[in-house]
Amino acid sequence: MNPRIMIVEDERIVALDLKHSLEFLGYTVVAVAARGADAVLAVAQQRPDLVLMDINLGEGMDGTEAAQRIREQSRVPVVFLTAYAEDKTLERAEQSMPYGYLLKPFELRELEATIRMALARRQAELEVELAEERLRLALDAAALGVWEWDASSDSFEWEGHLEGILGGQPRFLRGEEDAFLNFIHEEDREALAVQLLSGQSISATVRTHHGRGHIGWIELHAKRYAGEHGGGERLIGVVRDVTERRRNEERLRQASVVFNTTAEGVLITGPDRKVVSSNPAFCMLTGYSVEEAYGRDPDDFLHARRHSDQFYPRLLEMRQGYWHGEVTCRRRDGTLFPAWEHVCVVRDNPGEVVNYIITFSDISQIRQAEQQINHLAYHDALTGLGNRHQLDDRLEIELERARLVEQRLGVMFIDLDGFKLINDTLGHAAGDVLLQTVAQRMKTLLRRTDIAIRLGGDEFVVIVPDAQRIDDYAVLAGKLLDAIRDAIQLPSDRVNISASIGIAVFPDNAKDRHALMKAADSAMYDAKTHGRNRFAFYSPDMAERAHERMAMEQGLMQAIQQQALRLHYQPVVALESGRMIGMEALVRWQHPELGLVPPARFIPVAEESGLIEPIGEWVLQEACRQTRRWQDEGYPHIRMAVNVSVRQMMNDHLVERVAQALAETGIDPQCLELEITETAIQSIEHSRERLRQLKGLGVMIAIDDFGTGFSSLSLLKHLPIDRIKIDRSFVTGLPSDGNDVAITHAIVALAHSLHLELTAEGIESTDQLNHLHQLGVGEGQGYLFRRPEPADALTELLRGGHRFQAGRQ
Ligand SMILES: Nc1nc2c(ncn2[C@@H]2O[C@@H]3COP(=O)(O)O[C@H]4[C@@H](O)[C@H](n5cnc6c(=O)[nH]c(N)nc65)O[C@@H]4COP(=O)(O)O[C@H]3[C@H]2O)c(=O)[nH]1
Repeated sequence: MNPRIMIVEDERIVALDLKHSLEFLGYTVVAVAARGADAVLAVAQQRPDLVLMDINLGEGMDGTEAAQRIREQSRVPVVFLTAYAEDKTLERAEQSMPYGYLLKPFELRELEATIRMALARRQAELEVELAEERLRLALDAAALGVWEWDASSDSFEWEGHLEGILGGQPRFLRGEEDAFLNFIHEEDREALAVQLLSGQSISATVRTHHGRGHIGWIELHAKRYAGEHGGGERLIGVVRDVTERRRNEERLRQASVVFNTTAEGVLITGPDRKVVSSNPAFCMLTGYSVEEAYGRDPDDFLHARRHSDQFYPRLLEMRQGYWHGEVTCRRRDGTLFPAWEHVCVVRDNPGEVVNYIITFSDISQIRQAEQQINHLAYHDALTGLGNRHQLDDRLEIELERARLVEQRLGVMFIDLDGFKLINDTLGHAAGDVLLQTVAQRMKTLLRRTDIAIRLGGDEFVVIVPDAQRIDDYAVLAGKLLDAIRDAIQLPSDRVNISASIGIAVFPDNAKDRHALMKAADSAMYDAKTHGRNRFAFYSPDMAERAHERMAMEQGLMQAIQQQALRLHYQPVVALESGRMIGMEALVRWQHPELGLVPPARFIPVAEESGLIEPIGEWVLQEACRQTRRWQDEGYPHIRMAVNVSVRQMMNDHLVERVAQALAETGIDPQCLELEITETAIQSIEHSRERLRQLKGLGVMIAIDDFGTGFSSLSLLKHLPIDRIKIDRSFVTGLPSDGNDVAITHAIVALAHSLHLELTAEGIESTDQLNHLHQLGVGEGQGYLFRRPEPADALTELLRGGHRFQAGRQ
């Protein structure tokens, strides 16, 4: 194609002539403009290969300015045609960097030569521009920048894909390589500066300040070139922003550390779910080596149960692309363990599945801890039996079952007799051993379906489902009583304890859990009040009795307030002479309707409710006052025995109260004898100290009901005791019952060896009197001599100088 030329000439004739000449030379004239502005516009539209421009265009923009504009806009080469060549015009022309300058008039050959040279030059330029463009695009595609440092001028120049690193900086920094080095991270700057000045080629990866406080990475490669034509040494090379690559490498490094050091087992499978990689934790958790796991489907060797067929299709449909849950895994040795597993899908860019990542941790310990917590929540820590929570849950479940299958369900409420005392006296450690022993014995008697519960303290419950007959409950209760009653070896003592058991049966006695428990509780109470060491079935009148008990408690409270308590006295007789040497004060309740109520009916209620404390205090004071009256009447040696209950013994104010009663009445302390039951006196920690303080007041101490408690006799010798009272139950059998005789003999022998006084209780016959006297028992009381009576009646006896029957040898 012919080169396309545009003419800019304000003289029409000249322009036409030029057009003809050009066409004659074989060029195509694409436009003729007369004014500078028109020329600029026409070049933009026509895109000629060359412009022939007259410098002097008359009005408006002159040729040099138009050429300047054209150069800036489109880089179309311009050749000036002018009749002038003075310096001023030439200078102006020079500024627009024309491709030629023809002085009019010119020959056709001159015109052609100038045009051809200009076109050839432009062609050469275009090729350079193209090469540069190609290089620029290539650098861009490779994310590379080019940089050059000229040592002689100390100038730094860069271009290319460096916006991310050096963006905002001038592309050319002269005499300031520091300006470049300032982009380099402080820690790498020094080393790079040394390399720059070393005269060697450079190959380095350094950190940069990547803008907004971010750290970036660049990779620099440069070669040193000796200066040509006397120029200085230059360093030319490429620079690449490798921040993203370094970050990826870092992430990979971190991921690799995580993979190798995490405690979680990690398996990476291909899309076919065959293992391609496994980590050390996986090997440790399962016992498989990396090689053994390789190429296998985890469902075939790791999972105790395969994931279902729908598992993976569903996983792929899930938006979040992962699943987690509990699975059971199998170790290489076949053992199983619970694991918490994550399965995660990895997809490539188009979204194809490339991997599955399975991570799991062994949660056996968590499961064990859960079980332990569960066990603790439902079991009594001391005995290992179920606790109250278990009772609530299981009883409800068992009741539901019993309703469904229309069977009976028994609940036994078991309470140990006198446990509190053992606990208080022998210490909690001994109490714990006792409870554990009882629990153990219960367990061995129960069937697998029975449920044993410790409610707390010394209370136990046994749920007995599906008994064939009501009698079965009685048989079991009897066995439990026997087992509990067997002597129990505690760390320091051997003790006997009994239990009271209440039995309530569904549906006979109650229909729901609460009513059933209440009924069993009432039955237990009934067993307890009927003498302990026994069981009782619930009967509706028990509820009535419980009500009565409450009424009695209320009444007793009023009795104390309204001073309806009375004291009767039973004489204590010297068996040798029949002389009355003392009295035992015994309380009675003058009831408005019931008449004189004996202590056996209200003392247990008073003990239980705590009312025994004000009652005991009143008895003590009244007994001391009566002693004082008798002393004032001339019987100064009458000894007064007063019963002290367990609760009083426990009370820290007891010693103070006794001292007060003595002080108020002014009686000789030796005339007051405190009777403390054998079980109460065993309280080593408290009682020994308390007895010592009481003895310090000068009063006498007697052990009441001796032989009926759990005590170990050896303890007695460490206690400040003056007297043993042989319990009525042993005296009753004298002299015929061999057992009672043996026990009485033993007690007498013990008392003698410990130098203790002896009083026998409940002497009703002469035979008993004589037997005891012969044994060496010094004193006695009993119906044989006199029943307990009001003070007045005894005053009469005293006045009469009465002597009772004496014992015969
Ligand atoms: N069968 C029979 N019984 C005889 C005979 N001789 C005496 N007794 C009875 O035996 C009990 C002796 O009192 P205890 O063993 O201390 O037994 C007392 C004592 O443990 C308690 N008690 C009585 N008064 C008090 C008191 O003021 N405080 C405390 N804490 N308990 C008291 O109540 C229990 C019963 O007292 P009581 O009914 O007065 O019964 C008295 C007495 O009447 C006899 O020959 N044959």
